[in-house]
Amino acid sequence: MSAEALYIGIDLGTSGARAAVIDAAGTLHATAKSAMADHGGDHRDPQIWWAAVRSALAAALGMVEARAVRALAVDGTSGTMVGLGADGAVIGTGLMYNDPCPDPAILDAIARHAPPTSAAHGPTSGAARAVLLSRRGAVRMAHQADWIASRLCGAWVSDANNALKTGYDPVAARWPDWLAAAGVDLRTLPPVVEPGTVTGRVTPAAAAAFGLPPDCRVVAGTTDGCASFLATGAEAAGDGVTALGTTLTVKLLSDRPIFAPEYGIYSHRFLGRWLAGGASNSGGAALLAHFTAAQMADLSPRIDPDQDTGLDFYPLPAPGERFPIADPALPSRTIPRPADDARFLHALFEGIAGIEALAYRRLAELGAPALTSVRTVGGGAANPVWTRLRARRLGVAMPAPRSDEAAFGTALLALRGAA
Ligand SMILES: Nc1ncnc2c1ncn2[C@@H]1O[C@H](COP(=O)(O)OP(=O)(O)O)[C@@H](O)[C@H]1O
Ligand SMILES: O=C(CO)[C@H](O)[C@H](O)COP(=O)(O)O
Repeated sequence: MSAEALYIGIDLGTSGARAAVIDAAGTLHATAKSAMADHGGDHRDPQIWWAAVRSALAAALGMVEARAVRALAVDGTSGTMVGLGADGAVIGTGLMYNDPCPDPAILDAIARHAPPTSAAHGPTSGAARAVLLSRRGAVRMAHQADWIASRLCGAWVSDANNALKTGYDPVAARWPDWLAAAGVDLRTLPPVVEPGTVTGRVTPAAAAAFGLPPDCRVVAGTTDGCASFLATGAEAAGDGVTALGTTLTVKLLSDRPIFAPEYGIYSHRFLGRWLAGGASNSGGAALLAHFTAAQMADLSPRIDPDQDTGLDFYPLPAPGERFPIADPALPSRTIPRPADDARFLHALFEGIAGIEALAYRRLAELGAPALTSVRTVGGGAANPVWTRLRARRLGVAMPAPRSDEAAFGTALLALRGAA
């Protein structure tokens, strides 16, 4: 009897790689992770990304029947890029998703030529990274997920989600002409397909290294943010997902795209629909500026989430906000600080809940479907007091996510692609 078919998702996050193995019913069979710090630690070095992926993938495959794997897909941090030479070898280190462009002239050119709705605007523009990589001598560039997938299947191809912040137009489904006018050499940009499209099969070398079957398919992946959304099980227009990690990100499944750079809002084309949303600088880092995780756990039971403090905070880890208010100078507002620490934490939770509610409101004002549910992932999701407080403000159902692992979402993408 042949072994049950399996599908693998590989997630490359900020600090390391994870792999998740599922079957055709979406049941999880194995997960494994590997920290970049265990491989030398330079999170900009693509060889470190690959070492972390290799180790997580090998560990996950060690727990299952590797020869039963039918397909795999990769997600990566959105906007992280690497330059490649004529021989396909990596040139230098990667440019990370949050590395600001050091040359204002590049950003000016993008600002002049990109349509106002493009996701390529701003100091961390992916299009600016493409120009910087060309200056380093790159003749091709790859997003982080594309490059990892290319290690496994040899193809140079990207997906519409990873390409979005580099300037890809997901509505027209092409690299737009304005990129050339802004200084990007279009020949250096990879071909782009929809996430979930089969892009090839594993190379003989990858099959041998990991014990995969030679006909194992490689499926175009996505960004870590979109993968996290898919993992939660949210699937209807109006379903929202909030990630309460270091930052606060909000995504809403929509039947139409919403682009509003003036509020930091962009939309990913995703499985025939749109994932509209953005990322706020508020979130866990703004909490850690005042309390440790242990202190938050100790203080939270003293907070009554059904009462309001009457304080109006906008907690940020440093001045500057991206979404739902885009203002690079927006100051953090956490005064007057109550003498009681539990009351202070209560007001911080309320402030972040207010930003989250404003984020969903903005999306609705701009034409997104009405919010019907919010699933939550990230470190803050485990705090029941905060969840209750948020539920009062959001006023919608807050179902538990099916999974909060981006790798699981990417495994679902591999499954869809192979079906
Ligand atoms: N008890 C708690 N209540 C609320 N938030 C918490 C608690 N413990 C930790 N956090 C927050 O969780 C965040 C980490 O979440 P995580 O999803 O691991 O972040 P990352 O974005 O780095 O993956 C921290 O920034 C911290 O503020
Ligand atoms: O900050 C990030 C790094 O973990 C994420 O990549 C980003 O917030 C998600 O972006 P996208 O909405 O394009 O998936």
